Amino acid sequence: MNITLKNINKQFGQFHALSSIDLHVESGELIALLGPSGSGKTTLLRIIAGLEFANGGAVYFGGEDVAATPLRKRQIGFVFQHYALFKHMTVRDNVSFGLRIRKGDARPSKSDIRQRADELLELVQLSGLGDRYPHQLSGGQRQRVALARALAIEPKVLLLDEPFGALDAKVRKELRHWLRELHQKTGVTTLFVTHDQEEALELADRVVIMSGGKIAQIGSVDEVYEQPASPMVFDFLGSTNRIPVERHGNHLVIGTDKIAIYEGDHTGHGTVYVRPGDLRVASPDDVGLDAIVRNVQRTGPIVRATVAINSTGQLVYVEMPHLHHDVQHLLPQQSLRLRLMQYSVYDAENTPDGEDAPEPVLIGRERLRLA
Ligand SMILES: Nc1ncnc2c1ncn2[C@@H]1O[C@H](COP(=O)(O)OP(=O)(O)OP(=O)(O)O)[C@@H](O)[C@H]1O
Repeated sequence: MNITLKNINKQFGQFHALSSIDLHVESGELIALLGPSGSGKTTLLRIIAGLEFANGGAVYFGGEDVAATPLRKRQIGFVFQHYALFKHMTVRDNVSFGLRIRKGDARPSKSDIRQRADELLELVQLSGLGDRYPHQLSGGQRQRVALARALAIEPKVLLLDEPFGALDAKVRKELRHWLRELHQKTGVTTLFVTHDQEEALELADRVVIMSGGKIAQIGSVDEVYEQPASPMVFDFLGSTNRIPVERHGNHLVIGTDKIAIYEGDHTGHGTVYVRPGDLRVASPDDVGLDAIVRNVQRTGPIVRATVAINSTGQLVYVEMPHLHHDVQHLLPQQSLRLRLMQYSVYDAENTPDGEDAPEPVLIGRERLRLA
């Protein structure tokens, strides 16, 4: 079932929790709503579910306005971060709850209900645990039961609000892979809320990045990562170096040093946004950023270094795979020139942090081909 949101607005008193939200989710898509705390993710999910009403706009399921459709008729499966299972019911009874409370002809027979619950337990890889009680399961297993329970009613839409938020990092990672596979098997249109960018990028077909009650960007994982629509999105998707520069013709300059050549001929202040992993050691005749290595950290497969720009002293973070041939240059006190392999340039020297401050304008974006 596809979902369309048109111009959704939501106010709590004077506070605009959501402003002009437009979104179309294709049938069978897995969408992540990603954004900082308070950006409106949960409110949007609750409006789609029918647990909350918008002050304006419309929600369509399969092209039909659902304003008048009560919650129980929307056929939605939910899983929340702390969606407690019924403690006094076995796992199997928890899973089949939604079927057992159906009335009259809509309720399957007892044996069908049991069979369906056991099939779902198999699907979430918990076969054989149907007779246990929730307190006899791990946190990860409980969330899988919650998912099985949500799927029992054969939902047309699955809404997950930080489903793995309360679990430790390793279990989260395992459940992520598992959820992706589960989605491939069931094909249910799914929206999940997370503030964990890695989770969103790893799981979703498309990512909706929210900020201050608005959609900052919608795109495939590659699009939002490679072409962030704004500095906010840039910052939100991983750490970023912001380096103040001057723009002279098609050169980016710090003091008298040319650090990069880009397509454009603007003049003025600017800020280069470059991710730590998009810096490489340049050869002496390349244009680049002259710096000295301050410290180096090896953390498994990644080598992280902090370097100081020669002309300004600004600290810049660099990351490389540990087997990369450039890693040999990352030694404390080593002078080097760094090549900006991929970066964006914005017009303002400093990014204003105030909510109503204008967003800096993108001037250019470069991606150098690896030799
Ligand atoms: N019932 C309510 N009454 C008043 N304000 C509310 C209510 N529900 C949410 N808000 C406010 O609306 C904003 C958006 O909240 P929401 O829970 O949607 O954010 P979120 O992006 O899901 O955040 P988090 O990641 O922290 O869960 C917040 O500033 C919140 O304080």
